[in-house]
Amino acid sequence: MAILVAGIDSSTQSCKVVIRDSETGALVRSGSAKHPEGTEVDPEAWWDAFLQAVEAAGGLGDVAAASVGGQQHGLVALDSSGRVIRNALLWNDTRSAEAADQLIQEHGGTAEGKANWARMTGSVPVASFTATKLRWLAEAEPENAARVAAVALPHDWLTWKISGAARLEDLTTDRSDASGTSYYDTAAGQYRYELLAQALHISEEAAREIVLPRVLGPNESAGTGDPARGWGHLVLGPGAGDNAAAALGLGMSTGDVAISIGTSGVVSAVSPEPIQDPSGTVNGFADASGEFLPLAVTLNGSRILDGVCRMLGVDHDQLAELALAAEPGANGLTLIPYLEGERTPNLPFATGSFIGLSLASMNPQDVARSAVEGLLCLLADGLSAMTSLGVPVNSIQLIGGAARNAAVQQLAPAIFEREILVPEPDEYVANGAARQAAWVLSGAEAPPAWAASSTTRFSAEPTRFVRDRYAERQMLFAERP
Ligand SMILES: Nc1ncnc2c1ncn2[C@@H]1O[C@H](COP(=O)(O)OP(=O)(O)O)[C@@H](O)[C@H]1O
Ligand SMILES: O=C(CO)[C@@H](O)[C@H](O)COP(=O)(O)O
Repeated sequence: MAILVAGIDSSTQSCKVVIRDSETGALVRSGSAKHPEGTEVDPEAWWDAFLQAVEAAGGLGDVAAASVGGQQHGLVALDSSGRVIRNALLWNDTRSAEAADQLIQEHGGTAEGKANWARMTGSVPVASFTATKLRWLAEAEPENAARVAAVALPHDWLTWKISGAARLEDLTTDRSDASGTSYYDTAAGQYRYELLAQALHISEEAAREIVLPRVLGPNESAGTGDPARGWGHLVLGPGAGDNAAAALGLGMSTGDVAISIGTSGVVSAVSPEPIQDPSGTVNGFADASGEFLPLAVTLNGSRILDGVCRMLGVDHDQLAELALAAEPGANGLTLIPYLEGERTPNLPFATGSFIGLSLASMNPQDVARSAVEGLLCLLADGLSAMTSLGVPVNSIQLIGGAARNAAVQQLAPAIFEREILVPEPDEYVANGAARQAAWVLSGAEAPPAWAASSTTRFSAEPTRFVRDRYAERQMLFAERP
C-alpha cells in the first residue's frame, strides 16, 4: 500500500494541492482553488482556498504527511489571542517602499546602509520584505502595531491552522522563508531581534516579547494535523518559501538555475555558501535543503502577458501566435513592463511604457512580441546579476504559469543567449513541498530521489540588439518617479 504525502502551494493567485506517492513521487490526486485579487488579503481567504483545494484533491484522510510552500514575505500580524489583526500585506504591496528606504538610511545612508543590511541579513530591504511592512504598520496604523503579539508568514500561518494549534508559541517556520523577513540573519541562521525592534520603533526588550515562529530544520516535523478535522494522523513538515520549495521540487543543485514566471518573476539558484549582494539586486535567501538560494525577483511576471492579452482581446495561445509571427525587436517597439511598480530594479512607483511606437509597429503582432521580449529582458537582468556575483549557471529551467507559453519558450533562449530547459508543466512548488513531507517521514539524510520530469530543450539565435535596446530605453526610468 503506497504511503501518500501532500504538497501545498499557497501562492499569490491560488492554492494548489498535490497528493503523491512518498517513495516514487508519482502523482495520485490534485486540486486547486483561486485566491482573491489584491496586494493585501485576509489570511482566512487562504484558509478557505486551502480547504477547497484539499476537497478537490480528495481529502487528507489517507495522507501520511503534508508540507506547505507559500508566497514569501507576507505580513500576518497576530494579537495575543492568535487573531489576525489586519489583512496581510503581500510581497507585491509597495506601500512600505519609503519604510524600506528609512530602514536603509538608519544603517548609515544609502550605500553603507545597503551593505550593512546585506551583511546583517543577506538581503537589502525592499517593500516586499516583512520588516518594511512592520515599519509601515508602526507609522500608519500604530494602534494595530501595538497589538502585535506574533508575526507569521503565509506558510507559517497556514501550517499553524492545519495543526489546529491555538498557542502562538506553536508557530513554526523554516530558514528559507525566515530569510525573506529582513529580521533573520541567513548566514548565521538566527533572528535579529534588534532589527525587528528597529522596524517597529520599539526596544529590543519589547521586541523579544513578540513571538516569532520557531525556525525548524529542513526535515524537522512541525507537529501533526488538527484531530478535530480528522487530521491527527497527518505529520506536518516545516514548509518553505515558494521558491525554495520549487528548487526542492526540481531537485536543483549548485549550477542549476530556475526562472519561474508566475505572478512574480524569479531567477533562483542553489549555492553552498550564503550570498550577500550590497546592491540589493540579488537576495541572499536560504533554500529548503540546508544550503542557500540566491534569487532576483521581479514584481511583474506572468501578469505582463495577462495584461497584454486583455489589451489585444486574445488568450495566451493567440498571444503566443501573434508574438511568434513578428520579427525580433517588434519593429522597434519596446515594452518596459513596470506595470505594478517594479522590485528589481527597485522602482516601486514606476509604471509601464511602450517606447518606439510607430505606424509600423502599431499592430497586434509587434505589441505581443514587445510584451514577451519585455518580460524576458526584465528577467535576463536578474540572470545577469546572478552571474556577476559568481553564481554558477550550468542550466536554466523555465517554470511557472507563463512558462507554458510557446512564445516565452521559443524567445527565452534568444534573449538569455543560452539554451533553456522547460520541464513538463507542473506545480513544482507543491511538488517540492510534497517531497519535503516525504523527507520528514523518512527521517533520512536527504530527501527521496523522485524521478525528474521530462524536459524539452529550446535554443535560438541570440538577439542581443533587443536586450541592448531594452537596456538603453530602461535607463529612461532609472530614477524613482
Ligand atoms: N499559457 C500561458 N501563457 C501565459 N501565461 C500563462 C499561461 N498559463 C498560465 N499563465 C499565467 O500564469 C499565472 C499563474 O501561474 P502560477 O505560477 O500559478 O502563479 P502564482 O504561483 O504566482 O500564483 C497567471 O497569471 C496565468 O494567467
Ligand atoms: O517575493 C517573492 C520571493 O522573494 C515571490 O516569489 C513571492 O514568493 C510570490 O511568489 P509567486 O506567487 O509569484 O509564486
